[in-house]
Amino acid sequence: MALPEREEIARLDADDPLKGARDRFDLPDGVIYLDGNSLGPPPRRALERLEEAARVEWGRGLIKSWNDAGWMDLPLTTGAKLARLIGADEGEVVCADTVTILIFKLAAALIRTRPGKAVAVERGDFPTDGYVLEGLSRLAGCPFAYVEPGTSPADMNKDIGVLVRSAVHYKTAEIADIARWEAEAKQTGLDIVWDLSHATGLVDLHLKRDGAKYAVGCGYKFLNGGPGAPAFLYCRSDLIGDIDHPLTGWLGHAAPFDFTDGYVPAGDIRRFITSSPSILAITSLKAALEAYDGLDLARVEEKARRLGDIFLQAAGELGLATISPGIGERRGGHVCIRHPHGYAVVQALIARGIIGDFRAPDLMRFGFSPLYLSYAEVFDAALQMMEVVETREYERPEFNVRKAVT
Ligand SMILES: Cc1ncc(COP(=O)(O)O)c(C=O)c1O
Ligand SMILES: Nc1c(O)cccc1C(=O)C[C@H](N)C(=O)O
Repeated sequence: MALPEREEIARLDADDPLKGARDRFDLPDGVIYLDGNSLGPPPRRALERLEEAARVEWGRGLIKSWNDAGWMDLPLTTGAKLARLIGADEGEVVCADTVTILIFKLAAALIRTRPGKAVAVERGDFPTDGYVLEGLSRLAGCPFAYVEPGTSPADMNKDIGVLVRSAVHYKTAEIADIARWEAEAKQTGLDIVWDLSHATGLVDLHLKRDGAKYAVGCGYKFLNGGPGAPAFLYCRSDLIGDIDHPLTGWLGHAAPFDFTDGYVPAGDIRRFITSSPSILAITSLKAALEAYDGLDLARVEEKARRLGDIFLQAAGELGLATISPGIGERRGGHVCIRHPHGYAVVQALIARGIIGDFRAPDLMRFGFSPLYLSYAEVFDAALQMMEVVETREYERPEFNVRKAVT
């Protein structure tokens, strides 16, 4: 399918219900940012709140701010804002730690109730999910297994007790059918921990409606919480009381300021908290979430798909293959396009101000956050990708020097 005409692109921008959201971001001039699926740019509100929280709450309020500035409840109030974006209720989401650590907490608690069963991930899923389960397996003495891609719970080895799976795959951008997987998992007695890292803030998620019990997600990608922003955890309300995770720290205690010996878990979602919340980092994430205020996630997902379609049309004109769902198909917020010199093509584009990333061995990955990207920008970026490929600009030596972070 050929690229649209410029008039069609202008019409899409004129009719875009999300176009006002761009003003909520502080983006550099001369950049078309196609990597918000890895590190979102700063929302203006996050920068304001960081300054205020540091200078006023910390600088003037000092320790009083734990009470007066709502610091103690920040993991929960931020969780409540996240709940709307994933289709959960207030009290089911808490902000803490990192994705990897939260996977450990949930998987360790769940596998403990299933002696002899294995913890598993899909082969080729984001590596940290498997790495942390391997570590858990060594510690807890439970088996660790890989599941072949696409194997649904009905066809899965019945010795698997806990599966961690991405809701949007970090390479292909395929969206998992959460409702179908949970329905099958219910039949087979499998617990699924959804990794929402590439899904939250982009896909129109309805965790409760779809029967999801447990999930974790990342704060620094489409949610724009800042580099290394804290992660979040979802646990369905009726299951919270059964969770006995091993990272029991004082702020998950039912009464931390009683300072008693002996751990008693909080009765609510607070039991997932281990330590002092990283206040400045969570403040940034909570403020960043305001960029989503009033936005319909169904519109967000739809625009991302249309933006991705433009890149896939350009790839089609270049004769390049994609591993992502095709034009018009439902997918996450990025597309991956194959090119034998993909690393160098991405570097050449970065030199032109078009920032995407590269995933080994040959994948050019471009992410499309619908909150701050216009159709015209993505169209221009697609034309520039075509020029870089067609003129072989990527062959220049400076674009073939590998950097540590790709
Ligand atoms: C699917 C997925 N899970 C987990 C992570 C890592 O999360 P963290 O660095 O918070 O442990 C990432 C990206 O870094 C990811 O893409
Ligand atoms: N978290 C990252 C980092 O600290 C440095 C570079 C990249 C990242 C990422 O988030 C990678 C990302 N999860 C991915 O999907 O590839």
